[in-house]
Amino acid sequence: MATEIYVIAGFLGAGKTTLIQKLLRETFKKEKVVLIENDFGEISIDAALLRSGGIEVREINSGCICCSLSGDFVKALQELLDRFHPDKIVIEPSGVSKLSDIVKACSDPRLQPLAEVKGKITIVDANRCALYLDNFGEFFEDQIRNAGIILLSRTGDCPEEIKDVYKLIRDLNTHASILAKPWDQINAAEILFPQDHCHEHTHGHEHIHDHDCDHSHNHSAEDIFDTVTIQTKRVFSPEELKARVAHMERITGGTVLRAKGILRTSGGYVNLQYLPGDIRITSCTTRGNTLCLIGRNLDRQELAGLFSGE
Ligand SMILES: Nc1nc2c(ncn2[C@@H]2O[C@H](COP(=O)(O)OP(=O)(O)OP(=O)(O)O)[C@@H](O)[C@H]2O)c(=O)[nH]1
Repeated sequence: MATEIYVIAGFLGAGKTTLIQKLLRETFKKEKVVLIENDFGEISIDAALLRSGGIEVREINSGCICCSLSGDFVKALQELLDRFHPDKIVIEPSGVSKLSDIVKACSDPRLQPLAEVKGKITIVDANRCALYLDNFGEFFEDQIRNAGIILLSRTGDCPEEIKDVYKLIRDLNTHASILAKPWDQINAAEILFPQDHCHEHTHGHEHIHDHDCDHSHNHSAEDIFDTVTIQTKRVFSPEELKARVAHMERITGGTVLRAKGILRTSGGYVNLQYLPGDIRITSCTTRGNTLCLIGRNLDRQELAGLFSGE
């Protein structure tokens, strides 16, 4: 039987890793799964966190999956299939990838007898959908247009705006199932196989819209977004770390759109997750000393000074 490929797309911080953890817990727990992580930093924070759950994780950390590997992506997938014979391959592209590129690469005829794209799921942060469409439409629209299933996240933060978000999505994609239920009230199987769109899953790989992968988009992603990876020996108190992250919002050099890291504090290791206006610092068992940031016009030195300096 062909290995099923599930692509979990979504803009920065939408909830891709959170959904993958839910899929692994609830639906794929008895299956042999290989996860392909295409994180934006030099070091994949998501891979480190997911690997600690005992899953086989492959990392691709330099730019967009299909461009960084270009022709080799198919080869890499073939090797994975040969080596692990997985039941499922789950791909988490970086938040600034285009879903059409990933699906196109995965639908290469050479892979067809071995593997097949079964799910194209895009997570849309309901709270930030309009903002991201306005500012980063080139990437975000592609993720919405090419999805078979669209799952809203953070619906609890803006319940009265869900109708508007639904309309924004429908204007771009008339065929996808749109799921707006809170995630704790929905089983992962319902997300992968929504009742009303079984057909979509069977033939999900046929709906590829948009452009060819001509490598120009990879450069444009890198032109538009900066990534900064900071490795620090500093051991902050949790309060001080939070204060520095808050200060990050006020620095003069550019805008941080997403930050995440595993850092050591005086209270133990923590998982730091940041989106504008939303800082979360939780203790974690995975060790690390790295913070990855993505944004616009970032000043590396200023940021490194903030997290490494006194
Ligand atoms: N309130 C709320 N928080 C969420 C939801 N989904 C994810 N989060 C939180 O948002 C942060 C980012 O979630 P991730 O799952 O890492 O998002 P991602 O899409 O993998 O992020 P990238 O690193 O940009 O690829 C984490 O702190 C999550 O706990 C949601 O539905 N509601």
